[in-house]
Amino acid sequence: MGAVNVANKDINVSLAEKKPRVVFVLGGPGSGKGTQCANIVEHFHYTHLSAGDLLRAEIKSGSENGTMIQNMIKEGKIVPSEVTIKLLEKAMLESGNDKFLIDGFPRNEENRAAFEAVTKIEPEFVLFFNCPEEEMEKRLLSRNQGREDDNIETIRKRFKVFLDSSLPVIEYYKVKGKVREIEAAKPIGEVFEAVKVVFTPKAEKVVA
Ligand SMILES: Nc1ncnc2c1ncn2[C@@H]1O[C@H](COP(=O)(O)OP(=O)(O)O)[C@@H](O)[C@H]1O
Ligand SMILES: Nc1ccn([C@@H]2O[C@H](COP(=O)(O)OP(=O)(O)O)[C@@H](O)[C@H]2O)c(=O)n1
Ligand SMILES: [Mg+2]
Repeated sequence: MGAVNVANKDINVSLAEKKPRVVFVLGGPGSGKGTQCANIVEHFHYTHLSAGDLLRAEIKSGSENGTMIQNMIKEGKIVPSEVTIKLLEKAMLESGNDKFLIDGFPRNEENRAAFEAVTKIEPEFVLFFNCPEEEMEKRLLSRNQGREDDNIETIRKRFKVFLDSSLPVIEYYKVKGKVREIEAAKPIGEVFEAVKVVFTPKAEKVVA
């Protein structure tokens, strides 16, 4: 029945052969990753894969991992890489596209190293939405998507996980010259103007 039921080994081989282009989209909770990814999809024809959305869909599907995932999300903790990577791989294969925005992943060193080891994919670059906590907190508290983790107690835990575990991943890619940093505490349209510059090929940026 298609990619969903094939063995992981086959999924890995198949992905490695396809050599998809990947951009990691990172930033604190509420920095605007999902919002900007929707704009990028429209203009640049990437497929958007949000690790958080895939994990929430997995809970809804009644999977055997559902309760574990739900508990981790409620606590703002990072789900073991094995689970998240499997979901990302399936979604990549099923999409049929060859370029992806992977949003909210890798969120820690374990995520990063495991994805690289399993898929052999290196990101083209990392889009990093830099936003002050105060602004992110305000946005999360008015997001109104009925998410169990958008309450002040879990938000504080997520901010701590971001600082302790996710920022070091961004630092890792900074050293490699792969981070494209965007000031995210501006209106959505202004943030997207800066994003567009990152995605527009260099030759097209030159003004005659
Ligand atoms: N630049 C912005 N200015 C104000 N609000 C924003 C901006 N970008 C996103 N939002 C709002 O903030 C909330 C969080 O945005 P979202 O894209 O879900 O962030 P993330 O995926 O990084 O958590 C949403 O309600 C969204 O509509
Ligand atoms: N790579 C990831 C991404 C998300 N998650 C979990 O999913 C939650 C929500 O992630 P998300 O990316 O949807 O959250 P936002 O940053 O968009 O607000 C995180 O706080 C983690 O508990 C994870 O465990 N591993
Ligand atoms: Mg999001």
